[in-house]
Amino acid sequence: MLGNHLSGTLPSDMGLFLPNLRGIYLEVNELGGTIPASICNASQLILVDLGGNSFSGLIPKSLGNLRLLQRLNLGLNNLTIESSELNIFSYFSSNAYLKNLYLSMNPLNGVLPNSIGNHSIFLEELDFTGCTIKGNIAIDIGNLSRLTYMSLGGNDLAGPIPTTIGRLSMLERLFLFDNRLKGPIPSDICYSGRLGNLNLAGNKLSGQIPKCVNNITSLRYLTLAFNQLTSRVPLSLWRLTDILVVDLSSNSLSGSISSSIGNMKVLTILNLSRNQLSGHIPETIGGLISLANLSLAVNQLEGSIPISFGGLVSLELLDLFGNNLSGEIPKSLVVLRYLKYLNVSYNKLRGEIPTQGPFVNFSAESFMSNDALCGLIRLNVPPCKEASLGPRKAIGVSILKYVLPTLGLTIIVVFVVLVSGKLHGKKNSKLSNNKDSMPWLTWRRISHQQLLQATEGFSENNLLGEGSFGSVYKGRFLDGTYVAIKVLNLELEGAFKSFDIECEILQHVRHRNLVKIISVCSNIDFKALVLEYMSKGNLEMWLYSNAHCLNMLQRLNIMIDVAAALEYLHLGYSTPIILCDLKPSNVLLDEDMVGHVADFGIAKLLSDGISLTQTMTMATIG
Ligand SMILES: Nc1ncnc2c1ncn2[C@@H]1O[C@H](COP(=O)(O)OP(=O)(O)OP(=O)(O)O)[C@@H](O)[C@H]1O
Repeated sequence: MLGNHLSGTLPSDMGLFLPNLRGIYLEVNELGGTIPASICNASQLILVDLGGNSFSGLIPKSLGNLRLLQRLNLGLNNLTIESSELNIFSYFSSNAYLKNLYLSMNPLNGVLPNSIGNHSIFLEELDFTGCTIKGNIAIDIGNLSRLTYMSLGGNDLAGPIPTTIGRLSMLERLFLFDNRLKGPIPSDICYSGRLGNLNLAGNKLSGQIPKCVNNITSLRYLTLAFNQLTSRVPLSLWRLTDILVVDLSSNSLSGSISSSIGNMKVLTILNLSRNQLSGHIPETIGGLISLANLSLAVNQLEGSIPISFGGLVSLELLDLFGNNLSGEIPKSLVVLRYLKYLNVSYNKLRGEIPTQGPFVNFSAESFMSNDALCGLIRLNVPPCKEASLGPRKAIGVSILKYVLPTLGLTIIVVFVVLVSGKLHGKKNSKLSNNKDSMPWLTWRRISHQQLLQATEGFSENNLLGEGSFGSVYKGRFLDGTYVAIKVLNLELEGAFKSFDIECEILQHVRHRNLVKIISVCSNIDFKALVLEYMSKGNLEMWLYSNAHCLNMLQRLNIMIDVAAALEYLHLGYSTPIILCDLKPSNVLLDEDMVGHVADFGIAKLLSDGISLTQTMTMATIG
């Protein structure tokens, strides 16, 4: 009965009359109350799956009596263990055959025992993500020789990663992210010959990346971000020719990027941002045809942006912000048809900003604070001098400048804009049907299960507010990102339409004063928008609640933010967007009190002066 809407509690005598029961599958329902201790009377149980519910209270110790139990999933509930029983494994020491133990996202408040390896030697999968576990990872962990998956991420573990981890020769996925682990990454990890996914991000790990890392030829995902790693990136790392994702961001790594990077032919994400990398960006990066995200931001890279970047045919995000890059932005980038995000701000670039291909959609934010970039006025750079335009263009510009009077020129420009606007409007019954400009290709994939996890099962504690078509919850993903999740109440008339409109508009618009969409989760009976989280709440609260106060400058800035957003919606896009519901509760404020306009559920897209999208709505028209 997995994945239904079953609610209520489990009968307290549940296990008494089911002597032959071998499996309980009740994962992802709305069940609550305590887990009845009588469950242990169903002594033939091999599998107990109660994850993703709202069970609370103590995990019954009697579960340890289920001697045949192989899989126990209690993840994503609100369960604890007895405060006298800090050792979480003591609960399961008699479950001799236990292979899969999932307790993630329960406030267990326990510790990992020193004798961890004496327990459960059959364990294959262990998930204690986000269980508020303290203590050190004991060296005995190396005895769990059958482990293929271990996640202790999002806990409060301290101390070093024991070298015995290298004895886990079957290990395929190791997640120790978001703890307080310190010391070096033990080179013994290179003996884990099956390791495919290693995530140690968000700790205090220091020293260097083990040189033997290239021995782990099975490695596909390597995430070491947000640590204190120093010294050069070992050359051996670039020899991992089958790796898909490398995230070493926010460390103190130095040295240059080896040209051997060109061997990583299947790499899709490379994030080396916020380190101290220097030297030139190797031309060989241009051969990485699967690369979708490349971030080298906030380093000390110099030289020019390689022309070979034009070969990064899958690139969606290119972040070179905050380096010492000089020379011109290569024209070769105009062929990158999937490029949706570009940031070359805070470098020493000069010359003309290309105007073709993806550059049509980039705004001034992509090019701020460089030495001498020039181009279109909307990019906040001076127009290019004729010399930099090449001889033919220069002649053309001269003719326009001297032959046509300014007024005539203006008329022509306005005419061209109007005609192209009309053509665009006719071609697109909605904002755009062009598959090549689908930003949702870059949206993070988020499942219903992840949303449940992020919001602790859409708990009331995380409710941010309620609107006309549903509720908005605060969520925190396992990587620490906060989001706002707008869950539509599909029973309300107009909710489907509101969802479609909001999706349609948010997926196309991009402006610093509009709330950004991160993803959508859409099934037949569940629809949610995952939005950037605005930590300072809505403007209505700031204006009318006694507990909040805005000074004049803040008020002025927020007014400018809202005006900039409206200007963009009305004029900045080929199809004007009329918000229809502008009110203080729809102006959200981020951590820096920057205003972001939200709620497009009843917005209208205008084309040829005709409203294409209209909704019956209960929300305020404003
Ligand atoms: N991205 C976000 N970050 C933080 N809080 C948010 C976010 N989105 C919405 N909220 C909060 O949730 C509340 C409800 O938002 P929602 O857009 O559903 O409805 P509303 O705009 O308040 O009402 P209506 O739908 O009637 O216009 C907002 O007022 C705001 O306080």
